[in-house]
Order: sequence, then C-alpha cells, then structure tokens
Amino acid sequence: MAVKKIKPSLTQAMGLLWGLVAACVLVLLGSLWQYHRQQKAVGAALEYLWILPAVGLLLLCAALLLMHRVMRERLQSELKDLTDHLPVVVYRYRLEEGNRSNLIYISEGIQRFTGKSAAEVVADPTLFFQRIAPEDCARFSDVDRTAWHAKEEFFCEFRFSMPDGALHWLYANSSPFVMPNGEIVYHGFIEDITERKQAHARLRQSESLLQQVFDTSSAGIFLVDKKGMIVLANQRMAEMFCCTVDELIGTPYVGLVDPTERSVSHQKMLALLASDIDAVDVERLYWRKDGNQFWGNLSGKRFHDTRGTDRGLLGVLLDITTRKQAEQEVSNLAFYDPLTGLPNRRLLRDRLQQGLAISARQNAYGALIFLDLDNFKTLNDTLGHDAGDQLLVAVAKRLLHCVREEDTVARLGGDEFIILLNNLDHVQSRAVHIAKDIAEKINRALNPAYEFDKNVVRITPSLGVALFFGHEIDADELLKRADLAMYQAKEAGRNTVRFFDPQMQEKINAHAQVEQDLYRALERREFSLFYQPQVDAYGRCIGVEALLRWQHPQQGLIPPGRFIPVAEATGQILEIGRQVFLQACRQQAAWQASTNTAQLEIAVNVSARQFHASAFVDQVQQCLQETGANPERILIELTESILLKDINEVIGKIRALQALGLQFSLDDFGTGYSSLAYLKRLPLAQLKIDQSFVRDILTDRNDRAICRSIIALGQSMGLRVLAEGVETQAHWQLLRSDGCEEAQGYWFAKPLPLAELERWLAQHAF
Ligand SMILES: Nc1nc2c(ncn2[C@@H]2O[C@@H]3COP(=O)(O)O[C@H]4[C@@H](O)[C@H](n5cnc6c(=O)[nH]c(N)nc65)O[C@@H]4COP(=O)(O)O[C@H]3[C@H]2O)c(=O)[nH]1
Repeated sequence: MAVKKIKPSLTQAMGLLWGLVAACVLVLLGSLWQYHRQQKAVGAALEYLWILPAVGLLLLCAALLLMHRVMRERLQSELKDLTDHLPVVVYRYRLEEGNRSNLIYISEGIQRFTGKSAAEVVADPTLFFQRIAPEDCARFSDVDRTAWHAKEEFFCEFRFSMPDGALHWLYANSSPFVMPNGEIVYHGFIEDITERKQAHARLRQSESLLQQVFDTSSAGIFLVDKKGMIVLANQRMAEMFCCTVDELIGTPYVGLVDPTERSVSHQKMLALLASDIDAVDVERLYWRKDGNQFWGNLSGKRFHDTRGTDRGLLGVLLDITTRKQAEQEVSNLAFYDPLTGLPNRRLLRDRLQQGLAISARQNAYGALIFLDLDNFKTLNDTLGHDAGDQLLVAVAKRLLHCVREEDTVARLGGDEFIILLNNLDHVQSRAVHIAKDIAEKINRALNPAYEFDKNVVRITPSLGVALFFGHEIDADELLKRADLAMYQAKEAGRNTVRFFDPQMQEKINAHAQVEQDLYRALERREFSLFYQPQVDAYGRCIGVEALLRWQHPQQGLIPPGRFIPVAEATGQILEIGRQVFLQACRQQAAWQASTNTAQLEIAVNVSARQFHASAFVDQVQQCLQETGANPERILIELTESILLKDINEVIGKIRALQALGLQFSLDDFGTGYSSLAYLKRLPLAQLKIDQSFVRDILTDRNDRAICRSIIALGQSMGLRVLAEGVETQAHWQLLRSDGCEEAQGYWFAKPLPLAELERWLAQHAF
C-alpha cells in the first residue's frame, strides 16, 4: 500500500507569521516617517510606541492559533491516513436520544466491504447494514441492541455479502466511551475474519478427525510422560487391557507389560525417554487386568507440544496375538514334528550345529543318540496307525523325561528319534560313561508297557551313540555315526545300546561296495544256480532247492548270505529274483523231458520285497509261459517276514499263484513272528524246519521238542514237513523217528552246480 506524503503546512504557517511581523514593522516605520515629514516631533511619536508590544502580542496569539490549527489538521490528516490504511475498518458513532445510533465516522476501508466511500456510508449507514447476510441479520441486531441498552461493549461475528458477491465473515467490535459532555460514543472496528474462520474450521475439522481416529482406532493410542506415566489413552487402549480409560491414566506404562518382562522393559523405557531416540518399534508380551497375556506391537514416537517441548512418548499399540500365533504355527510346522511336538529334522540340524559350536567353545564332549524302536512297523501294521501314533507320542514323552532341558529330543520321522546331549565332560572316558548312563536310562524308561485305549503294548528301542568334540566331524557325519551305532545295536539283538565303532563303518563301506558290484554282476550275468537235493523218508530224491551263487571275478564264489541282504535293501533283488525264477523254470522244463527227472520239484526262494512287488504274479506267469515249465513242480519258498505285511493281501497273492498251479513252502519255520492263526489261513503245501532247531536236536531237548511240535503241527494241518540242515545220519534217524518225512542237508548232498547235481542224481537213482 502506498503511503501518502504529509504536506509541510507548519513551515508555511511560520513564513506567514514572519511576513505579518515584517508587515507590521514596515507599517510602524512608515507612520514614524510621516510624522517626521509633517515636522512633528519624534518625541511626540514615541508616545505611540506602546502600540508595538500590543501589536506583537496580537500577532503572537494569531500565530499560535494558526499553529494549533495547522497541527490539528495535520494530526487529523495523519490519523485518517492511518485508519484508512488499517486492515480493519474503524468507526465511531454516537448514541442519541432513544438509543438511536448516529454514525459519525468510518474509515475509508469500508469501501472494500461495501464498494461505497466512507462519506457515502456515513451519510447512509444502511449501505453497510443491508449487506449483512439475512440469516445473521436478526442476531446482529439483537446483539447490537443489547449492547446499547446496557451501554456495554458490542461484538458480533456475521456473514456479509461483499461487492463481488462473495460471502465473507466479518467481526465487529465497539466499546462505549462517555464524553465529557455526557454523551456516549462507541469506537469500534470491523475486521474481515473469513480466512481466520476458514482456518478455524479446518482446524476444527482436523481436530474432530483426530478425535474420531483416537476414539475409533483399532489400535490403542496413549501418551506417556517423561516419567513413564500414562497421561492420555483412548478407548481401544482401555479395552485391550480390560479396564477403563480413567484406570489407565496416571498408572505407569510398565505396569501393562507382562510381569516376566517388566523390569527389563522399565529400564529400557526410562533409558529411551532420557535419550534423544525419536522412535521405537517393539513387539512384546502385555498383561491384561484379567491376568491374560497378549502380544502387542508398540510403535512409539517422541511427542513434542506446540512449543516444541519434549512431552514424552506417543505410543500406538496393536494387538498382534493372532499374527504371532500364525507365525508360531508356521514355525511349528517348519521346525516341529506335528505328531509329537518334538523338533523335526530341520531344527535338529540347527541344534546340531549349535551343539558342535558349544562343544568347541567349552572344550567339552557331547553325544548324539540315534534311537529306533524295535519292530515298530510290525506293531503299527498289526495295531493300526492310530495306536502307532499314540505309541510314538508316549515314547516322546518318556524321552523328554530322561534328559535335561538344555538337551534336544527330536523326531526324524517314523520311529526314529535323536537325542542330542551337550556339554557332557572334558574327559572323553567320563563323557562316554555319562552318555552310556543316559542311553541306558532311556532304554529302561521305554521298556515298561504302554497302555492306551484297550491296548497294552511293549516296545523296545535300539540306541546308537556317537560322541563329538568340537568341529572334529560335521553334523552329517555325526548323524551317520549314530545311525551306524544304532544298527550295531539292532545287530546285537535289539533293546540295547551301542557306541559308534569304526569297524562298523568298514561294514557299511563294504555294503556300498557290494551294491556297486551287484550292478555289474547283473549286467555281466555273474549269477548261477546251485541245487541242493531234498529227499523223502526213504532217502529218495524228490526235488531240489535252487540256491543262488555269485561268481565274483575277484572274490570267487560268494554265498547268498553276503549279498542277498544288500540286494534286498537296494531293490536289486527284484531283477536278481526274476533271473533266478526264470532259470529255475528253464531247469524244470528241461527236466520234464526225461522221465527220470520229470517228477523233480524245484524249490525257489522268494524274498519279501520280491513277493510284495506288484508285478510279481505277472512275472511268474510270464516265466512259466516263456519256459513251458510245469508249475506243479515248482515250490515257492516264503519266509515268515513276508507275513508281516497285510496278511489278506499275502493270502490273495498266494491264491493267485496257486491258481497257476504253483505250491508254497514256509521256510525257516519257527524263527519268525508268524502266529498260528495266520498259519491256519495260509494255503501252504510244506513247512521247513529251520536248521537252527535241527543242528542241536541230538543234544538240546528243547530243540528236539520244537522239531517234534512242528512235525505234529504240519501233520495236523495236512502239510508236508521238511527238515533243513540234516548233517548226520543220527540227525536224520531221530527226525524220522519223530515222524519227519522229508529232509535236506549235507548228509545227503551239499548245494551242487547243475553238472554235479546231475551226476549225483545218476548215482542216487530213485
Ligand atoms: N550248515 C549247514 N547248512 C546247510 C546244510 N544244508 C543246506 N545248508 C545251507 O542252508 C541254506 C538253505 O537255504 P535257505 O534256508 O533257503 O537259506 C537261503 C536263502 O534264504 C537265501 N537264498 C539262497 N538263494 C536265494 C535266492 O535265489 N533268492 C533268495 N531270495 N534267497 C536265496 O540264502 C540263504 C542261504 O543260502 P545258502 O548259503 O545257499 O545256504 C543254504 C544251504 O547251503 C547243512 O547240512 N548244514
């Protein structure tokens, strides 16, 4: 806004005054000259000198009056200039008789509001009033009237139509003054408060928004002062802690934290409040008034008031219990065995790494125990999987009772458990001792019967222990060692503990070597069949047992006991067994051609894995067709382990093969687990008494009693009974006297290659 220059009227007034004085002096001197020319004495003229001070005085008064007037005008002009350029409009009115107002003055700013000059508005104040918004008119008048009547200050906010048509908010304020003459004059101002109003409205809106957020937020919002006391909290916060907002306010924040974390949390909170850290984000357990816990995520931000003073911490608390539970579940699924709740293989691997690190750091031996339940599979198949699961859970519980909290009990899967023992001792011999004691304790703990539902079950474990010291060996190797030791325990008769032994490792290496060699043997056809004669009660050869031999290029002839278990474990037995059966069929077909040999039966061993293979029946059928062998002269020898699987499936398969004409013999009878109930249902032709019973029949009364029982059992069920491993005449005579009608053994002949067998047959013509 341009500031107008004030005119220098005081200087002009002084110039005028001096002009007047000079004029008076000239007039006086002129009069004196006239007297002198008219030869009047100067002395007489001097009598009129008193006029001089009088004229001077008059002139001074006139000058002072002029000065006062000039000064007042100048002041008024300056004041007007000031009021005209104020952002507010100032006005003055007088209250007249009958409380009527009379506008005396209004500053030029009124033009902004009305579009009319101040003089026009003074002349006609309605130019102003008519612009007041109709909805505010009545209120304006009421307030105005009340103020006049009471002779009090008037103030009012009202809407006003501006010259451009926009509606603005104006604020008018005036205060009464009693003039010396008793009249009442109001001085006031009018201010355009539209922007302020809008700002207030915006502020109110955002405040209301904030309040709504505060009240309806699903997060707990609170303010903690610098001493850690809650000074503000919203409803949700109160709900979270099962109390009222009032109960929260004035209490220490730390009282909301779970008691187990309280002291740590308190220290942290105070340290935080004293620090210049601006924000925090923590997840921790909180504690409700009803005693329940919940997981909360606290996002805290340092709170400064409008003056910038640090007032504490503004916290936003979210209940994250559901998320935590979900995380826990995911973690459980990833790291824990869902059945027993024990750590799984993945977590075990992690713990193992930690165990090795602890051992290295503390220079102490630790131990890993590999535990496998003996015959769990049989039990699971017999009792059902639910019972099997219950048993595993019960075993897990007993295991946990046997070890310290810092030890790990994990389940690898199936019936395999691992126990990791850390920090046993610095001295190896003592560590071995401790590990042994714990392993035996576990063994004892698992032995007592388990009772669930209607079942009472007994199960024993085989435990393999491997010691470790620092990072001498890695986790994989350690597991392998404990596993090997466990197998050693199985080999030693189960229900026992074995420590890892390097010789065992050699066995495993040998196992791996045999596996490799077997692949080559299959390719190069290094297998052949030997035949061991079988005789009847009169010593006549009624058949042969086909026994597999492996002609190893370096090791020579290898008996089946050395490679059949490997072939079974690797599945190579399927192909080997097929080749054996095919060869046996070919031989039978060849013998059919001669009347001397046409009646000979060939007994063929079939392993459990081979028998259970889905293609087995088709394979047998194919071999028979391919060779033209007489199925009635082929006897399949099954071992009792075959019966451990679903017995109905086994019976079904035997029946299907029987339908082709084949016969069945149960090998090694008495050594396995078959129950008599199953035996009754099996469509067998023959029972073979295992040679372990036959061997000591002459000296061991029990063995003889067993042999007698098997013979009697076979007879009662209409089965042929063949005694294996008959090595002497005395054996055979005794068996004969007990009613055994068939035999096989070195007394008659050893397993022979084909050519030798044929020579033997020729010598023992029947
Ligand atoms: N001490 C002694 N032993 C005698 C006597 N008479 C026979 N033996 C041996 O006893 C075993 C009898 O065979 P197995 O019980 O079926 O036991 C067999 C059989 O279970 C398995 N086997 C042999 N050939 C095959 C085959 O082709 N397939 C399958 N799956 N297993 C086979 O290998 C086992 C061992 O076979 P081998 O070593 O040939 O051992 C044979 C035989 O040589 C005797 O008077 N005294």
